[in-house]
Amino acid sequence: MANVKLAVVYYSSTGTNYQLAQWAEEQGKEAGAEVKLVRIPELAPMEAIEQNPQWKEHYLATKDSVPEATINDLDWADAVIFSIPTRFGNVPGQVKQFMDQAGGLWFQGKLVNKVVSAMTSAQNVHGGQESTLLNFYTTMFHWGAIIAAPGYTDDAVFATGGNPYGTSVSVDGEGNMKEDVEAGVRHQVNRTVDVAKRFIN
Ligand SMILES: Cc1cc2nc3c(=O)[nH]c(=O)nc-3n(C[C@H](O)[C@H](O)[C@H](O)COP(=O)(O)O)c2cc1C
Repeated sequence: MANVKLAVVYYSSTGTNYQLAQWAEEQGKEAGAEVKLVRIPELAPMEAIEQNPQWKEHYLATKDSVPEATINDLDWADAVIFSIPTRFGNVPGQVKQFMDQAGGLWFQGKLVNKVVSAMTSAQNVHGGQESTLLNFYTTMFHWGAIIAAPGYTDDAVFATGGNPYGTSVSVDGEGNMKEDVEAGVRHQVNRTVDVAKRFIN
């Protein structure tokens, strides 16, 4: 039986989604997948990044150490876990720009049956976690992807706040996560890999 190829594709300004993505990478390996962790490229100018010390610190810490995502990663993967922060209830521009590069793959039907699942964060508990995931998943419907949302398939989902669309977390002003969502991330990854196995063999 071939191993599931899992891409963990994230964007993060201040580190939250990087942490979620790192847990996902670790769990993907644990679940027996071949895993790539890749970072959606930053598009903001340095003047903007420098306005926020946490953003600057995180940008400098990851810009050379985490490989940049390309659409080849989407082509390569059987399954993709995305982790993206909310921007006014929607996906960050950096993420939209990345996804919009996938038109060629989409046109060739290469995104059909990708098993996908997404995670998010916001500053407020009701700050747009659910709408961000739903807005993001619209693109997945157009791909013909299989969305392996967590639903309420494990107690870990309740512990994260019960978002059935994907693990979500709120962060305080210092960038600390307010809920303990690690188990929820791990469950979401296990479920995504498990669903993907049914499509590749
Ligand atoms: C332009 C912008 C818009 C944002 N909009 C919201 C929002 O509507 N609601 C909210 O709770 N947080 C909002 N946030 C906070 C981010 O979602 C939060 O900083 C992010 O989830 C942290 O993830 P990261 O550390 O991976 O960057 C916004 C942040 C920015 C920069």
